Amino acid sequence: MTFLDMLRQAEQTNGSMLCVGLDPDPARFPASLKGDAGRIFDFCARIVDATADLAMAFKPQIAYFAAHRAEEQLEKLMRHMRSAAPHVPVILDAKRGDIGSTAEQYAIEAFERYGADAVTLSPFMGFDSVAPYLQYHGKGAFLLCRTSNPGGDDLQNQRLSSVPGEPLLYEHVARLAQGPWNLNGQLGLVVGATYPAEIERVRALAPTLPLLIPGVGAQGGDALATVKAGWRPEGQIIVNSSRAILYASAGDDFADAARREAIKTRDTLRAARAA
Ligand SMILES: O=C(O)c1cc(=O)[nH]c(=O)n1[C@@H]1O[C@H](COP(=O)(O)O)[C@@H](O)[C@H]1O
Repeated sequence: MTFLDMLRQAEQTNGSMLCVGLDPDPARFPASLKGDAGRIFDFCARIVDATADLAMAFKPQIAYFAAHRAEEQLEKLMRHMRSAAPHVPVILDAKRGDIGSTAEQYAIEAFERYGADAVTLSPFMGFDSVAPYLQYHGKGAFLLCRTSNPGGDDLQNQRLSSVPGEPLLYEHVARLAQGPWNLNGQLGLVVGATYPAEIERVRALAPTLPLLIPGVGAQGGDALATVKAGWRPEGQIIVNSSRAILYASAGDDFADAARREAIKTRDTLRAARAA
């Protein structure tokens, strides 16, 4: 089954557009685990188990594992997600982007070492930095397009006077991803929930691509505006929330609290689609 098939199936099975982001920070763990990087797997597995029937995708952020020498725990977590939530695709948030030969190694890391279904990439180095990931037919690759952070303006909102029609850089990325770069239909785009007007613009330029949309929850993005701007019957959205779910409670009830927060976010997204 391809990544896109998995996304569709998870959306239907769980009735959800919510991506549960796994950004484990031991300093924010509940008292019984606090500060212990050896418990990253335990913490994340509890979150996965509590939200497996609520998520359209899981998105582990690789830096939160690598920073704590916890790559083996990430491997174990990937296996756990496969067995506890086999119907939920996993997007490895790695934001890679490098020359082709190095990108080949990163692609091996994402798809063979970790067994991810999709990966996040920076398109900044051009098509040959993306191409190695497309060799893995059926896997997904989300290109950063209009990111959720304020500094995204610095480059992404610059006008490209050399390109006919003079698009902004993020608009150009959206066109490339919907068109010439999408050789095997594997590409999606990352657009921040903090910029609904830009989500709408990206959706107009890329009507059928899946959009990974982080920024609801801790970053304050507007879930209703996000769904209105991005969701279309032929264009899926995967709306990520990480810290608001992971740290919904600082106590030992953290998994129950994460479940309650995930239900709340899932339902808000659902209601926005129906509105
Ligand atoms: O690619 C991403 O996932 C991403 C892109 C973006 O524009 N903004 C953004 O916040 N992210 C990631 O999405 C997650 C957001 O986390 P919360 O703000 O805690 O919900 C983090 O893992 C970020 O690295």
